[in-house]
Amino acid sequence: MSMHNLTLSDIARALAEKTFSAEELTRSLLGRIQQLDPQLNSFITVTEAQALAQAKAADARRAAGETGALLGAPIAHKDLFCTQGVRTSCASKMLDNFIAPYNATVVEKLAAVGCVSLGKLNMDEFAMGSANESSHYGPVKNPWDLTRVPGGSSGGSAAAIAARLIPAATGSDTGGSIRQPAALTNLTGLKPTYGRVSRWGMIAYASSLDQGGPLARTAEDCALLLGSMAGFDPKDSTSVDQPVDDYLASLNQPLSGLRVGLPKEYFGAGLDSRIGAAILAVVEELKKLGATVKDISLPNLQHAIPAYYVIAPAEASSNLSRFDGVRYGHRCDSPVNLEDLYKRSRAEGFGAEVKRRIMVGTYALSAGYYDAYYIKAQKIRRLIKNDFVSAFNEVDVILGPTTPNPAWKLGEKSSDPVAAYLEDIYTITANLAGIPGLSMPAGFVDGLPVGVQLLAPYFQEGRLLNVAHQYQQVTDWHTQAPSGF
Ligand SMILES: NC(=O)C[C@H](N)C(=O)O
Repeated sequence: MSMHNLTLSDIARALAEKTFSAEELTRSLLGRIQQLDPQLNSFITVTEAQALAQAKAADARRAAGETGALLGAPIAHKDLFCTQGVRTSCASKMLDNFIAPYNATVVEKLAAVGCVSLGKLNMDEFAMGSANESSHYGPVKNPWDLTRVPGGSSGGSAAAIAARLIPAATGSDTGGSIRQPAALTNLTGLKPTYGRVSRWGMIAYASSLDQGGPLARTAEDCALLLGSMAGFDPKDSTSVDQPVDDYLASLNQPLSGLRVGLPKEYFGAGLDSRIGAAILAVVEELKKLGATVKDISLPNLQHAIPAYYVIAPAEASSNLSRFDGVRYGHRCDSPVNLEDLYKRSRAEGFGAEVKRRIMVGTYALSAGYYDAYYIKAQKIRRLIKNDFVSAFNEVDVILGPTTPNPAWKLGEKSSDPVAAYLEDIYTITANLAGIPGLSMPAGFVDGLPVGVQLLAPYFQEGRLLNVAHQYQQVTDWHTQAPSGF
């Protein structure tokens, strides 16, 4: 099997057995990126020299007797993780000239275990979007059909892995940004419990919802990566001081007796019936593995999108106020006074979707509207959390579709933002409640990937990875590659 088709776990074995070196692997993938990425636009920045230096260092560490599974493993980072000395743009003109002076904790942790970063991945501007069309650097194409979107906002991460340019990557998920692109490109992606992975150095969008996590082709690879990304970080006051589970160790537990909940609201109007059928086929497979199935209800699902699209823009309007043309970021030419500097720098630096959300958020937080919108949305958030808490009294995992539709055509929803927001219907509740969620491949509809989502109680990432891994032992959807890549 050629190097680019190997999973992270295969690579770990091959590096340990000295089948090839980290440097050989890095050179081969850099060549593939150069050759194939012009079709996809998944990378914003390729850090060739740095990658080769990291690969050589990993080879030297291995030669000196070190054995870590990720020593020499190639990855890339979504371009909202700060990388010291390397542009960190958040796919915005605003930060096109921003060279981060430090590494995000996630970047630091993965570098410490020997991961080789090949560069920075395209995304929706400031992570706002579900199609990766709002990037200042242009849209990302879906390797399964180059006329379609890869999902967003971690669309570059998803496209690069699906096209076998890299075996795994980091992403972030505020309302579905890891799980939805994973679903649309046939990958496995995990949004951890809020607070499981440090947000330090991850450029903030909506701070009470944002969470970093892994995207890869298999649950096993997500387990490998999450094990090194997760953990308490004193630099992030929302990171939780709780030991990190051994995710690899939990993969092989049998599923006998696992109680799977199917929320009736996840199978209602708006769901493509072919996706619904694929999801029910997953349920049958899990039953064969010993799971029992129970119908459940998450009655407040219908309120999730309105609540999210108040809370997320409100937090964004506050977080993005720092980009003013003074402290860092884009600055307009020849300002006549300070107000002109702020206005034009922000008007020129932000794209349309980001401006829309800043305006929505500022409105929602303004005097007189705060109680009507923001407080009400927070109350809905609590109800959604309570729905999950009571559901998890009866079941171990909740299962449903990740998205209501497969990947849509580039441009199809760009003039109708609400149509794109509706694609997040099944994913955003996990962010509002803070629980972990995973999407994995569940088949195809007209040649386009379908994702199944699994949700679990707080800090049960190991359970999600266990269920996904067991499913991937008896199915081969996750091994399918798009033609041409
Ligand atoms: N950032 C995310 O998780 C994506 C979500 N579609 C949003 O635009 O907010």
